[in-house]
Amino acid sequence: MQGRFHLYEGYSLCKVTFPVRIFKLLGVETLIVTNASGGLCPDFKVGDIMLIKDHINLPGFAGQHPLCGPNDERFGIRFPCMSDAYNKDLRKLALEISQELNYTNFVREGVYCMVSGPNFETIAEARMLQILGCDSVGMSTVPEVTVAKHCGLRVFGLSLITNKVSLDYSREEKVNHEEVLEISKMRAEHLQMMVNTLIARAHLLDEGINVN
Ligand SMILES: O=P(O)(O)O[C@H]1O[C@H](CO)[C@@H](O)[C@H]1O
Ligand code: HPA
Repeated sequence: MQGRFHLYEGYSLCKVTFPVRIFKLLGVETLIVTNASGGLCPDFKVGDIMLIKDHINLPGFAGQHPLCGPNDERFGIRFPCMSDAYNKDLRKLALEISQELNYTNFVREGVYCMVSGPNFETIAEARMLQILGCDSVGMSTVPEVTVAKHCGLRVFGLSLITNKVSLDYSREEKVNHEEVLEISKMRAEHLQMMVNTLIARAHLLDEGINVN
């Protein structure tokens, strides 16, 4: 996909995730998601690439969930398991690839949290998310991943840390979308290289071939 639909743009989560079901019907087996997010983990730097290990579906907690409503059994079961949302083998492979590409000083792993946006977080909200165990925060991705898991797709995700989230009332810097776009451009080639290499190698996992 070139870009995506967001909840904050006014689309329902059913519409936001519709492309994922189209992928499923087209025979797609693996969904690779990328996004931009704000870093909450104190160890993260702007420009880091975070392999998404897990997520927190904050809108889902409040009933904004793409699978609410009658379950469409053609795609998946009523109560899908999400404890293995981000495929372990693909994450391991991505870590190996980041070592080979010499990217280790800016590749991390962490938990992504979705908020609805469109405003960036208040300091109290950011502190709460950090206490909840979130390493980064953004306004997308989780609905698509949830629907992908529901219909049995394998998922891999990368989140680019485009800014540090303000956690301190004395911090002068203000988060803004221009910074998000600028950092995304700066890291675009690295991200492309990681995704291209992963795609080239991922089929070896399916064939049970040792990729080392
Ligand atoms: O669409 P993604 O990559 O998640 O981008 C993130 O960056 C935008 C805010 O700057 C929001 O859309 C947020 O979700
Ligand atoms: N907060 C929420 N969404 C974001 C951020 C952020 O700091 N940066 C990029 N997307």
